[in-house]
Amino acid sequence: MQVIDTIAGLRAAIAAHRRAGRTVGFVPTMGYLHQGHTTLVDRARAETDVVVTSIFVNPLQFAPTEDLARYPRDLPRDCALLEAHRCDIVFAPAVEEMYPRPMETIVDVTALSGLLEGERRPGHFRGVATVVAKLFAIVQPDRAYFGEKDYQQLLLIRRMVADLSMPIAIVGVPTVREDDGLACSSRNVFLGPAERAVAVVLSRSLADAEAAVADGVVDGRALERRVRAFVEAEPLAAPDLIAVRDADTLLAYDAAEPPRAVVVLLAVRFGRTRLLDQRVIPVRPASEGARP
Ligand SMILES: Nc1ncnc2c1ncn2[C@@H]1O[C@H](COP(=O)(O)OP(=O)(O)OP(=O)(O)O)[C@@H](O)[C@H]1O
Ligand SMILES: CC(C)(CO)[C@@H](O)C(=O)[O-]
Ligand code: BAL
Repeated sequence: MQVIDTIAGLRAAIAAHRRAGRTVGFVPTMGYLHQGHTTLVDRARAETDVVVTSIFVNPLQFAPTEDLARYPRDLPRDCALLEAHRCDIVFAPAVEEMYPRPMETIVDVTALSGLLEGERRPGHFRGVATVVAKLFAIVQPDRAYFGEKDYQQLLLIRRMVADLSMPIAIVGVPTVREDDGLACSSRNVFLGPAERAVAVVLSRSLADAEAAVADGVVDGRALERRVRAFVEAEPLAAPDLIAVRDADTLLAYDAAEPPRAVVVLLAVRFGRTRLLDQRVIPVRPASEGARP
């Protein structure tokens, strides 16, 4: 496995593989890797000839008040894990290599950037779209792998690639979870023991929403109220975002004409740690009726 920290070095390494006719799979990350990330790498390993993983904590996507300085980092540990998962190339540039001067060129997926998580983290998705577009220009992968856990991010990247005609297949990978159902996240390391014990409320509230949909509840506001009550029953959980939307557009929908599937999106604070989770729930056509 090669570990490369310059754009020129990475381009040279990938060019050699391209000349040999190999396909390239790309997994962008911010490091401090866990089983969610390695599942993306395994998928890329299975589907492409050369696997490139980037590790870059992108300052552009953090607001000044957010946890950039505190974001966990451990490159040697990440490299050992990636080697074990047969990654071929790790790209771990310094901030100065990626942004040698202030960026004048910004990618903004306008409507999707401003909704939901984008409303709560102003500028966040502009930072994500800009760095991912830059990484795509550097790596030029055939396929790129993203987790469904960051659901709005996944839709935004799909839209960016479609709008800008980037010849890259975007692969969404289901959320990988700990044994109790908590979604794997680099930020889980910040949870104290009591917070860690109760964080399972996220996945349980999603299971409860799924059961409600199966029982015929499709109204987005009713589902939101139900999920909120479930989460708020846990005193250590402070919801920041609870939304039930059309899974394809992220827009609110009319319960009389429900979409093909809804998505429940959660961002919940446990102390200083803000965790995301989500679930896409298919909606049965109204003609099938509710369960007796
Ligand atoms: N539990 C998971 N299952 C599947 N994919 C995941 C999971 N967690 C993160 N990913 C994906 O890994 C990629 C890199 O994510 P990132 O490095 O931000 O990790 P993270 O654990 O989401 O960190 P944090 O949640 O603390 O921001 C993204 O595409 C993300 O959706
Ligand atoms: C896609 C990404 C690597 C861009 O910095 C980041 O937002 C992430 O880790 O999800
Ligand atoms: N996984 C999303 C990256 C962030 O929280 O900035």
